[in-house]
Amino acid sequence: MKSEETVIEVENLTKKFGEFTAVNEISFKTYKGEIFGFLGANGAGKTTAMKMLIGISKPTSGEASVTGLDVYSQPDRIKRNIGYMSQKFSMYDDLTIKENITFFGGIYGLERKTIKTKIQEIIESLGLEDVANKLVGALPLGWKQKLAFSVALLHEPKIVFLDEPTGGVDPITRRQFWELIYKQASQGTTIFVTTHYMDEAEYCDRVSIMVEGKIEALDTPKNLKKEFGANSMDGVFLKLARNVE
Ligand SMILES: Nc1ncnc2c1ncn2[C@@H]1O[C@H](COP(=O)(O)OP(=O)(O)OP(=O)(O)O)[C@@H](O)[C@H]1O
Repeated sequence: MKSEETVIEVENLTKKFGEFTAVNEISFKTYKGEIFGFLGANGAGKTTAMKMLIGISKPTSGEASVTGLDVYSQPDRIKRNIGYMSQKFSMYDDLTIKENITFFGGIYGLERKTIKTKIQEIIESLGLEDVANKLVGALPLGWKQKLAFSVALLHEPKIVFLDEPTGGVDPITRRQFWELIYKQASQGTTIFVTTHYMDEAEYCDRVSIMVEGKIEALDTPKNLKKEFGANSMDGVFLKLARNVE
């Protein structure tokens, strides 16, 4: 469910570390219900850009707002209004599935009753009935990631940031994860996702590709392939990123 309602607006956003410019005047918008792929080779500046958008790093210059909130003056409100999930941060291994959901629900300030309902919904939708009282540490990585995605959405944010959410899992599980992403986007949640898997880039509504701090391309996968004369996103990516790899 894409719409014209903007969820992120970025204008000339820049981050310097001393003399080094990690993010160099990037500009883009993302819309309600859009799956926005944020690509780039290692070191291109994706994480640095994302950190500014989720309110944990102050930009050097430029403008950015997320869900209408300004990254300079309202970073704490941004943190409460977004979902975030990274490959590195998962659930607490030594808590059960139910305990993890309860814990994160508490952090998000949800009421006890709402948390109970959410537990039921998540367990049902992910088919985790048989393992709901098992420690998360015992779950396969793919299940953990699906659970982490659901937990990132507990407080029903307008946007969720996914930092390489499917790293290290097999193609079938990755496909299932993307089905969850599609479902969520169709309900109006904006998905901002970084990935190194080019097949996943094909699933995005639009893709931006960063090269050495700049956004060098931004369009639908179909248009990018046309623009760069490539028959896959892999081809597009290689043409753009080849010089710096
Ligand atoms: N705190 C910092 N101080 C100095 N340089 C930094 C800092 N954080 C990142 N950088 C540099 O900024 C550049 C961009 O890094 P960033 O982590 O944003 O890239 P990335 O696109 O997310 O890469 P990856 O895919 O490997 O995560 C790199 O050259 C990195 O070394």
